[in-house]
Amino acid sequence: MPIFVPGQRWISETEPELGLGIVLSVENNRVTLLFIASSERRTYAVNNAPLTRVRFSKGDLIESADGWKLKVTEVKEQNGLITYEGVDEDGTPRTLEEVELNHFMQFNRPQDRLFTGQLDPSELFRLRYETLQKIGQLEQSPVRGLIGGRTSIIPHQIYIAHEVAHRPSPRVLLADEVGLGKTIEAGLIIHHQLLTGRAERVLIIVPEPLLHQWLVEMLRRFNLRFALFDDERYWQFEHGNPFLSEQLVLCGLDFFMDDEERQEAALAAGWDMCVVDEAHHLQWSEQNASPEYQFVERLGRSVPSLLLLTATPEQLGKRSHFARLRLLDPDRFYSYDRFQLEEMQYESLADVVNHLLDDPILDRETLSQLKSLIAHDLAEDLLNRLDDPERAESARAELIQLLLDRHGTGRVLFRNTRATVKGFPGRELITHPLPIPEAYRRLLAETQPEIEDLLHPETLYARHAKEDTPEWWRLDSRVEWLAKTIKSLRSAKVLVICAKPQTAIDLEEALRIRGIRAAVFHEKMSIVARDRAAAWFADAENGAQALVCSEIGSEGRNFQFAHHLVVFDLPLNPDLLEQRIGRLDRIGQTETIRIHVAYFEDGAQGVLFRWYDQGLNAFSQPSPAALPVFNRLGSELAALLRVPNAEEEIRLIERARKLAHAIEEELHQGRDRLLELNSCRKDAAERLVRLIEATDRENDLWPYLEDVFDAYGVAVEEHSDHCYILRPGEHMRTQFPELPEDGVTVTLDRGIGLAREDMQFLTWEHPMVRGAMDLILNSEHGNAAMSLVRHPELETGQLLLETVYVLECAAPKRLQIGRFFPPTVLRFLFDQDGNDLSALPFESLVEQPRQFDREQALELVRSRQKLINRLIQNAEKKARARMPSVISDSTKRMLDTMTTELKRLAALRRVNPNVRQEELDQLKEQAIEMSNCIQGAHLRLDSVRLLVAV
Ligand SMILES: Nc1ncnc2c1ncn2[C@@H]1O[C@H](COP(=O)(O)OP(=O)(O)OP(=O)(O)O)[C@@H](O)[C@H]1O
Repeated sequence: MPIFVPGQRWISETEPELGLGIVLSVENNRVTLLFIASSERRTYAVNNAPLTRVRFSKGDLIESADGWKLKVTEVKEQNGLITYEGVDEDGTPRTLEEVELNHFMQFNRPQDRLFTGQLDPSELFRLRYETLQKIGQLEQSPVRGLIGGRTSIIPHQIYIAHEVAHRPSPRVLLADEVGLGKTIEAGLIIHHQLLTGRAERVLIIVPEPLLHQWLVEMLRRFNLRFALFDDERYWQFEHGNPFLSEQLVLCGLDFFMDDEERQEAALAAGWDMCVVDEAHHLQWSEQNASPEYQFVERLGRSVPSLLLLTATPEQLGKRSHFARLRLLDPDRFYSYDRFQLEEMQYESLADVVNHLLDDPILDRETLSQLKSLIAHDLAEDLLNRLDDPERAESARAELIQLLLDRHGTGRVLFRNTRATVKGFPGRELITHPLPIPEAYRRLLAETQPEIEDLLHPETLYARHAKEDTPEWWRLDSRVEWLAKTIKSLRSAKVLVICAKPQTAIDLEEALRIRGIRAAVFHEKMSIVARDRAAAWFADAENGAQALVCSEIGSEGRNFQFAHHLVVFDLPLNPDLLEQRIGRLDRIGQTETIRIHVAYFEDGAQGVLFRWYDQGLNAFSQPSPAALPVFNRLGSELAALLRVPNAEEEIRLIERARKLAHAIEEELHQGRDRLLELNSCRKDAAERLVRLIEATDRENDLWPYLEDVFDAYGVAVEEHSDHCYILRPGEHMRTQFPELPEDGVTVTLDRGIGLAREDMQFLTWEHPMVRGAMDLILNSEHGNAAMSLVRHPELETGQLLLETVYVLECAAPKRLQIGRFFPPTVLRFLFDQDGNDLSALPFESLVEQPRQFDREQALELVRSRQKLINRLIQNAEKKARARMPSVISDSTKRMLDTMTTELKRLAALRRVNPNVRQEELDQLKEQAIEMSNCIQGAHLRLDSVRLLVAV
């Protein structure tokens, strides 16, 4: 039984965070301690107090309550109290009574805990080591950040996410064709940036109808909890900047418009990343930049990372498209004229790139083309490397990257198409030409209709309606046809899209009267009402059969569970038509899409239908030529819509067809080929997919988690194959991350995770798993242990010390030093004679179930304290010896990256006067700063284990 004397210093084994305790009194077999650092008092039974006596040894450096330090040379004990003798920092001999020791001393360093007998079970040491190892592995994994999403692994998405997420501050335009998964790509990138600490504060801005969809997608697919900011939420804040109250914020674009104060608040809120969906709405021209554009432009300047998403980047004009590219990379996209000039050279550029990709030897002509293309690019070394068989392959890859970036479509633009992604179900066009109602014919003849009126005569009719005239939908034959069509489809879901919100409202009423369960969805409804309507439509059993949407209302929404689309009226802009079809024709669509189009055969609607069908072939697949053809022949089309003429129409449609064909050919040879190469390299994408699939198959997560759950007292119950129910156990040590009181069902299988959204899909990147790893490493759990082990090369009784060091580099967050210097784990094993046995793998030391008795253990540690200290010094020496090579490797990696960046900027500066010298200087300074941080990397002893061989 320990003997307690008032004035002695002890620490609590169960609550080491209390600091150094002092014995106040010992009475009736009870001892009372005061922990001055935490102002706590504790009383224990003397015979089983969970306390460890603090006793320093010769050579230790200790601190007094007054703050001076003593190097101990002698330890004396009298009447149960210790006096330390030694010298202070000035070399003056002094003594320190134990009662005068610093009350705030912490004993959570591994060696402190070992010497004070705070030993953890060996399993915790193992768990700690495995956690460190795994974190190192995960940090190095090329697919880090991309495995944790509840998503199918789709090559083009993974390629883009990988390519973009690894840039230090990504600024890109995600412009895949409609429905190919831009939201998912953005989610993967955000997930990666948050997980790797490259971003902490993210703002997503989307059109209001998409708020809920984004909120849900981020949560259910990526476990990211965005806070939705609307008027109500915003007004709750009376003081301070509301945006500072959350790290992840989702807002509608309209939320900012007409409200300068909100814009200023958002601009002042210090985001790391900003995402803007449906970015084609950011209209720009030299004379008139839209308020939306101006706002995002200001945001873009203040935020390091910017993701813009649009399926139809040129919908509001090529200049707007260019303006958005400039917003992302002003150094590369500085002149519209030059941008256009470059476009003209895309074909020959693509030709050179193709040769670089395919030809084992470059012919003279290609070489000279290549030389002239990169004349200003500071890339002579790459050209020289082409002749070196060892380095030619990497030189080719770098040259292709350089050509795409500096002369092609640029590294900021990603666009995948159905033609390259493949595997989408087909489309079937079902047409319903109708005669134009007499009332419309008369009205159009009597007025001077605009094209809008010609295409939407119901709006003209409504404008001229008198009190006693019937509503338009009572006489419009399309409405009758619509009702019949929907009824004939019985229970199949039908999405109806028309241009105007009022048309959608009227149609819903018309359908309701005819007994059809239809919901309506348009921009004039509140967000809640819209989401309710969409949910009612999505409900497979009791939901609405039809959803009538306006153009803007339907943009970006996921309706692929429906297979029938009714195009109630045709838009003039072909991108809008593609957006409409894209509601159904998107990833996840399982059937052929039936596109029903009704139109009035005589007149503008008929002309427009034939233009789309025969001229642009726009119903069967998206055509990259549709918009350019419309831009070139649009005025002639408009004339024909005003005054239809059969012969003229045939001629115009023929011209459109030929032009579309020619443009498609040209784009195919030039721009699209470059875009394709930039947007998804098949081999690289497949490599990444294979890596993710291999990670999914590795099966090392569950065994690890079982150990964690066991160590922390989480109860596990089998649910079914690969699925488990987790609950707080009776002996749970501490609050376990992401584990609700009433438990949670989890799966480790991606297929099940995709199908069963009621289960959590656990991966190494799931918040519960990351939380568990943090729990282990942020505490001292397992940092000091003692084990009996068996190994054929060890002799019974042999004493060994296992030490685990972590080599870390501290740097300001903005430098993202982890890219070049992830924490490095170094493990050493020495025996009592100082022999280095580190080559014996961790797993080969077989632990014996017999544990040390605590008193025995403490005695062994104390009696061997000198030896242990010496072995720790040996290990530290070894660890230090490894530091230079780790430091020089990461310095080299950093310098290679920064040099490429510097060269790029310098080359751009030669052609673009807007690239400022300061930008180059900044990059150089950054490189120097990073180099200093890397040089200052430090070693930390993470854990120790004393081993006795048996
Ligand atoms: N990898 C994936 N795994 C599972 N579902 C996916 C995946 N990629 C996309 N989807 C689903 O496919 C649909 C289309 O994806 P998403 O909304 O990201 O496309 P988009 O390109 O943003 O569309 P739009 O052009 O209409 O804005 C969504 O329902 C999405 O959940």
